[in-house]
Amino acid sequence: MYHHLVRRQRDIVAQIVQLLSDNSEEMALDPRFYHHIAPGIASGSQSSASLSGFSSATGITSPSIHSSAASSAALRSTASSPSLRSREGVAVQRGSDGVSSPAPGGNVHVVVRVRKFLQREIERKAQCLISMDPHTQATKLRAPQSHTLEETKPKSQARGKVLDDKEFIFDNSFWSHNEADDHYAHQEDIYNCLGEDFLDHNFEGYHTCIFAYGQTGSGKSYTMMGNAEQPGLIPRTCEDLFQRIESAESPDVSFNVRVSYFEVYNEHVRDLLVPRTDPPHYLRIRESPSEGPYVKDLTEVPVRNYAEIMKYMRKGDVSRTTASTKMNDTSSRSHAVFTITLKQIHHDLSTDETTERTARIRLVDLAGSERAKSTEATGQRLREGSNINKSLTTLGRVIAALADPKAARPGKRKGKEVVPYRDSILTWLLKDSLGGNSKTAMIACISPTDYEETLSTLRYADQAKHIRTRAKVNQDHLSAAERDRQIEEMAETIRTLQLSVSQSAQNRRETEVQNERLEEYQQKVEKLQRLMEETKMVGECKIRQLQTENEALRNHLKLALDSLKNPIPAVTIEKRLSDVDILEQEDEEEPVDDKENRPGSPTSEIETEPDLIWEDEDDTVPAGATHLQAQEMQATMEGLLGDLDVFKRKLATDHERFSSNRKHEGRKRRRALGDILGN
Ligand SMILES: Nc1ncnc2c1ncn2[C@@H]1O[C@H](COP(=O)(O)OP(=O)(O)OP(=O)(O)O)[C@@H](O)[C@H]1O
Repeated sequence: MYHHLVRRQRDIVAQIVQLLSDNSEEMALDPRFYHHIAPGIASGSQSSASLSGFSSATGITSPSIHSSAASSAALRSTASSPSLRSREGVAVQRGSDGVSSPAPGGNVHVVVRVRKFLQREIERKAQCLISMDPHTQATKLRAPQSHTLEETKPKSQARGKVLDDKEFIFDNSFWSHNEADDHYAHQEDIYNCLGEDFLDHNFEGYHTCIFAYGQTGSGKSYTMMGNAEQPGLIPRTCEDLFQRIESAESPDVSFNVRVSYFEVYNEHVRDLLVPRTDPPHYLRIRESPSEGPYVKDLTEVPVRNYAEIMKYMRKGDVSRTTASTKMNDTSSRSHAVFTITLKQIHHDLSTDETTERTARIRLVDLAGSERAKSTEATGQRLREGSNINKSLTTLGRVIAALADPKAARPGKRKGKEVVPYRDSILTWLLKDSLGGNSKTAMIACISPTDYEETLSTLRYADQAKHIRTRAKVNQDHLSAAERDRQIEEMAETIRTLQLSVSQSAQNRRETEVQNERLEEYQQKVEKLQRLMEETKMVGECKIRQLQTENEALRNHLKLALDSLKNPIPAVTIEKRLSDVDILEQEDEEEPVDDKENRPGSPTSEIETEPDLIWEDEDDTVPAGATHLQAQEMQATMEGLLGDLDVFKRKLATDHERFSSNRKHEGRKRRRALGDILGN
C-alpha cells in the first residue's frame, strides 16, 4: 500500500516536472518541495540522505577537548555553544555488511575539578594546595607548608614520611576555585566541554556513562546536580536532549525517552522513583547475557519533555539518602544512578524499513570517600561510611584491574575474571560502563585543601585514564514484515507461557519453576507492549511523512495549475533587417541629420537592439490542452488524497487493535497473577 502510494506520488511529480520543463524553463521546481518525494528527479547526484538533511552521524568525530584547550581563547571554556552536530536524529549509514560500522573503542575520559573554599575552610585560613595549567591541562598538588602541617598531618607523615609536590595531566583540569580567574570553569563550561560531546555520542547510538568521584564534600553533587541557580550536568543534559529532539525537523524520526533513578545504599539498591517505605523495599540485581547486570523491577518511566524529566529527577533527589556530617551539611550517603534511555526510530518510507538506535545515558553521583577521623562519624553514619568506603575501594580495585594492560590482553580469558566487579553492588551494576559497551567519563572532584585525600583521588583518576572500553553503536534494522513476525512469535510464546503458568499454579510443589516462568512471562509481555508501542510510533512516523509529502504535492499541483492556466506569453520576435533592406528604407525616408546616423551613436544602438531578440514559435501551449491536463492532474491528485485517507484509517484501526490487545493482555496477566497469589 505504502509503496503503491509512493510510486504514484513519484509518477505524478515526474509528470509535473516534465510538464513544467516543457512549458517554461523559469518554472523549474523549487528543490525544497520535491526532496521528500522524488529525490532522484531533480537532484542529480545528491543522495536522498543529504537531501533530507540527515547528518552522517556515525561518522562524526567529536573535537577533542584537548585540542580546543590549546588556544588561548579557550582558556575559560573549551567548548562553545550547544552542538548542532547530532540534532538530526538517526542517520542510517551502513557498511557493506548492512550494519553500521562500529567505532573503535576509546579510553575513559578523565577530567578533574577543584572547588572553591567552603566557609569553614576560609575560617581556618586554609591553604590552596592546587594549581591548574589551562594550556597543558595539568593539575598540580603542592605539599602543605610546615605551619599548617600539624593540623593535616597524617600518620604516615608523623612517622617521618616526606610529602612531595605532584603533577598529573588529564583530559581537562577544571579550575572552579576562584571566580575572578580567567580560566574559571562554570557549570556551563563543564557541560559544554563534556556533557555536550557525550550527548552527541548518544544521538550516534552509543551508551555513555559519566560518573563523579571524590572525597566527601569535594563537589560531586554540585557538579552532577547543581542547584536551581547553577544547574549541573544532569539537568543540562536533559535540557539539551529535549532541545535537540524538539528541533529535529525530519518527519522520518520518532524519539522515545525513558528514565530511571536508583540509589545504592549500604549495599542495597532502592528505586528512587517510588515512595519510601518502612521497612525499605530493596531491589534485586540480575545479569542478562545481552544487557549485562540490571536492576530487576526498577521503575522506568516514559518522559515527553524537559519539565517531565525534571519532575522525576527532583522526585528522586528528594528521596535520596543524605545526611549532615562534619564534612558536608548535605552529604550523599548513597551512590545515585540516573539513567536516560534514548531510542530513535527512523522509518524509511520507500523501503518500509525501520532503523532503531538505542542509547543509555548513565549519570552517576557517587557517595564520597571519607575518613572516619575527619567526619567524626559514629553509629549509623559510621556504618554508612564504611559501606561507602567498601564499595569505593572495590571501585578502585576494578579501575586498577581494568587499567592493567595484562588484564586487557586479548585472548587471556582468565584476565576477565580478575576484575572484581561482583565484590560490590556498585561495581557490578557499573560493569558495562567501566569495562564494556560504553563511552565513559570520570569527573574527579577535589577539595583545594586536603593533601592525602586529594592525592588519592588524583591517583585513581590517573589510573582510570588507561581503561579502554568497547563502545559500539546500538542499532537494529527491521523490516515491517520482520516486526510483524516478531510480534506474532512473541504472542505465541506468551500464550504457551500463560498455559504453563496456569498449569503450574495448580501444583504447589513447582513453586520455584512457576515463579521463574511467571517472571519470564511478565518480561515477554512487557517486551511485547514495547514492540507494539514502537509499531505505533512507526505508524505515526509514516503518517507524518505522508502528510509532508502530501503538502509538497499540493504545492506542486498549485504551481503546475498556475503555470497551465497562466502560461508565460510568447515573445514576439522581429526579424533582423538586412543591409539591403536598410538601404532601401533610407532611400524612401526623408534625409535626417548626419550625426544621428553615425555608427556608434546612441540612436544607432537602439536601432540594433532587435539583434538580442530571438524567435520560438513553438513555445506556446494550446489553451484547450492545458485545461485538459489540469483537469487530469486534479483528478489524479484527488484519487491520491483518497488513498491517503484509506491509509490513515487503516493505521488508526491498527492502533486501536494494538491498544485493545494490550488491555486484554494486562487483564490476563493480572488474572494469572491473582491465581498464583491465591494459591
Ligand atoms: N564548584 C563549586 N562552586 C561552588 N560551590 C561548590 C562547588 N563545588 C562544591 N561546592 C559546594 O561545596 C559543598 C559540598 O559540595 P557537594 O555536596 O557537591 O559535595 P559532594 O562531593 O557531593 O559531597 P558528598 O560526597 O558528601 O555528598 C556544597 O555546599 C556545594 O555547594
